[in-house]
Amino acid sequence: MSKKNIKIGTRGSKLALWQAEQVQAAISGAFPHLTVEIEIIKTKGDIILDVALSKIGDKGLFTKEIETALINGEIDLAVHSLKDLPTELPEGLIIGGMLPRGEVRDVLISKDGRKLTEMTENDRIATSSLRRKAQLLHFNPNLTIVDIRGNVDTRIQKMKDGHCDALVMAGAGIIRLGYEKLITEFLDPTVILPAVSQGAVAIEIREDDEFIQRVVDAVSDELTWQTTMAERWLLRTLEGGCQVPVACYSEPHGSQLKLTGLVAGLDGKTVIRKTVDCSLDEASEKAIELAQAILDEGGREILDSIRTV
Ligand SMILES: NCc1[nH]cc(CCC(=O)O)c1CC(=O)O
Repeated sequence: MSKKNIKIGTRGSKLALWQAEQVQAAISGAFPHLTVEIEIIKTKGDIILDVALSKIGDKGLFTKEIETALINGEIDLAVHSLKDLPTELPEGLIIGGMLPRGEVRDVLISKDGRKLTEMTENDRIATSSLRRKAQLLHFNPNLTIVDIRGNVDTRIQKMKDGHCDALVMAGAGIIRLGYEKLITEFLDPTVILPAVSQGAVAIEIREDDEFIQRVVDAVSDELTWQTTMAERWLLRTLEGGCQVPVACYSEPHGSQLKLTGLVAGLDGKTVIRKTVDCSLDEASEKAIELAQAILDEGGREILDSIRTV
């Protein structure tokens, strides 16, 4: 079946809209005869703004309502930050494709331009991510980490209002909103390993929609698919979500990949970090093995203790 109008579902945040517009432009460019519309859908994560993310503990906090609309046929594809998409999707939905990956690293934005090495115990560094918190504390146990919620603009405003002295956020989000100038420092993955599939934009579709699959194939990036899928296999093997300090980055070098995975204790004292080199086509298999090695070398113990809190 073919159609002339395609509806993209997305959250309404500036970042989500930017990402949906990228997909819209890519599809319109490849298929000029198609009309591509964007429909904004509110998710639970957009509504509950006063609770720490790690305390809500819901998988799919930013995706569920959009996925329901997709299943019901109200939209034809959904655009998400791949990072926010749980490794198990609802029955009938698949990731149809991905745009080329953007900036992978986390960044530091400090009020007065000081870098991470210059931060002291008197500075409050804000993040709501257990992954960032644990790695920051591992880097420097004297740091003071405070919680923060809200979209990128809200966080920057909160820092200006005195809530904190520095922010750690995904570089991709900052750059996409045009705030690159605010970045004090790109945090090297050897210091803060990024979240699984950070910087990638996913296009979710109905499994049986062959027409939309063909449309998405035309705009999807193969290297991004291979690298981020390997990272998602690691996450899935660890049974991690965004509520546990798990990180993974698969860095391409030609046809080779350097896969790094990490599990950290909440206080950052224990960090289990392992790396493996492999070829692109064995990435997912190696990512699963890497996750198993991390579990065996203390990762299981850490994750069990976090889950029973
Ligand atoms: N958790 C929220 C979220 N989901 C996707 C991004 C930015 C884009 C990306 O990381 O791919 C962010 C903001 C952040 O982590 O600072």
